[in-house]
Formats: sequence, structure tokens, C-alpha cells
Amino acid sequence: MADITAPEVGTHASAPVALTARGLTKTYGSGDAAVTAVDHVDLDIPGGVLTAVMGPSGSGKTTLVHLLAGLDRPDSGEVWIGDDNLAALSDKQLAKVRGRVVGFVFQGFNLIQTMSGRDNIQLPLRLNGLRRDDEWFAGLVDMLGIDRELDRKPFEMSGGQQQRVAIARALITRPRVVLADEPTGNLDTHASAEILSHLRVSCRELGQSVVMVTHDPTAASYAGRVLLFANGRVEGHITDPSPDSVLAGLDALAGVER
Ligand SMILES: Nc1ncnc2c1ncn2[C@@H]1O[C@H](COP(=O)(O)OP(=O)(O)OP(=O)(O)O)[C@@H](O)[C@H]1O
Repeated sequence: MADITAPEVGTHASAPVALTARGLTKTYGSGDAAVTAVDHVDLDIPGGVLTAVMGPSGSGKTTLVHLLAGLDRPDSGEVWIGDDNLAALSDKQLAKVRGRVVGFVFQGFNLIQTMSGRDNIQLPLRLNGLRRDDEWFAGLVDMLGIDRELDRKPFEMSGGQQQRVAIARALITRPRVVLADEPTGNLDTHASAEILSHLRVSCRELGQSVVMVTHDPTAASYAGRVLLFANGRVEGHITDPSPDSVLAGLDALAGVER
């Protein structure tokens, strides 16, 4: 069984920290039925790095990214996106940070069924009063292979096509931080590889930070760092992962499960 490296906090002196969590805690239910989905998590997510979050089903990964995105409020602890402490923002300010700084790709995609692919992708620009960059739009459409989806409504698309449209929507504002829950879960190997390569390059070249939850060791191997999550805590991490080192890390993680 492989050892998993203890989590590091506050040691990325060379890379500016894009996303910080301190003491982040969220419990669902109460009494005997209480489940602490995220349990005093401290995290520093550096800029320019693709970070994967892996761990057993029910370990709290989705809850963690929802808290990091400000979609859900923690019971205690703080999330900082750059210099913004999410807890200190009004709902309006939070919406502004979410709209301009953060891109989301979540399970279920949240595409608007009455709007075309094109309008869905461009919605974050309209909502945030941002101008469209035609070249960037065309580049995303090309990279994601969604030319024919632009004039279709989501219900006329397959799950994989909807997922690609949702990824284009997340990237259209060139957000500093992208939070994604299984972003390639409905895609074939080729499409997944292309999208993950793009995310990795845009982290490296644009200084973007992507945090993605995945169950797929191959997808995780595109990351610069894998966080190993169990029982609502970061139990370790793997730097420069390969599919084999990720599998070994998951094996080691099984040993710390409740
Ligand atoms: N809205 C909710 N109400 C009550 N319990 C919840 C709620 N959301 C999540 N939980 C519980 O919190 C724990 C963590 O759930 P979460 O969805 O964050 O895990 P996960 O690691 O993302 O799981 P999976 O890999 O299966 O998607 C689970 O025990 C789950 O049952």
C-alpha cells in the first residue's frame, strides 16, 4: 500500500494562492442523524494549477466544491477567493464574484432548457455585463466540438454534448477559478482527454486554477496535484500524479476510511 503525503497548507510561496479555505465545516442533519460532510478543511489552491479531488463516494467532495463556490454557506470556517472573504460579502457582492471570477461545471449541468446552446454559453457574459470576445468564443466551440449544438436546445443534445456546452459556459468569462464536479463524467476517452488537456494548458498559460472532482484516475492524472479526500477531510495529496500513483493513493486512503 502506498503512503499518502500529509496535506500541505500555506507552503506555495512561489504561486499566488487563488482559493483558500480555513476550518471549513458543514454538517447535514442533527443528533444521531448528523453527517459532517466537510470537517475542518484547510486548503490553499495555487493559481495556475489543475487540482483534482478524489475520494470515496459520500466523502464530501461535492459539498466541498459547493462551499468553495459560495453556492452553499459553511457552518463554520472561511473561504477566500483571492482577496475576497466570501462570508463577508453581501449576496449581491457574492453574485458578482461568482459571475466574474468563478466558472462552474456541476453535475446536472444546469443548462436552461428554453435557450439554445449559443445563448446558454453566452449567458454569463450577459448576466455580468461583459463583452463577448468572438475569437475566444470560436476557440471554445472548436476545442469542444460543439458547432452543431449552438442552435440546439439542451433537450435536443446528448448528455456528453450538454456537458461540453456547460464547459464552454464555464470558460466563456475566462474565470480565474473554475470549480467542476465530474466535468468529463459523460464524455468518451477522446473528448475527455482533449478537454482535460485544454484545462491543464489554460491553468499553466493563463494562470487559471481549476478544482475538479473526479472518480477517474486517468482524468486525475492530468492534474498537477490530487487531493485525497475521506470522511470530510483532506487526508493527503499527490503531486504530478500518474494513473498508477492515483490508484495507490486511493488504496492508501481506504485505510483511513471510517
Ligand atoms: N443536502 C443534503 N442533506 C443531507 N445530507 C447530505 C446532503 N448533501 C450531502 N449529504 C451527505 O453528506 C455526505 C457527503 O456528500 P457529498 O455529496 O458531498 O459526497 P461526495 O464525496 O461528493 O459523494 P459522491 O462521490 O457519491 O458524489 C454524504 O454522507 C451525503 O449523504
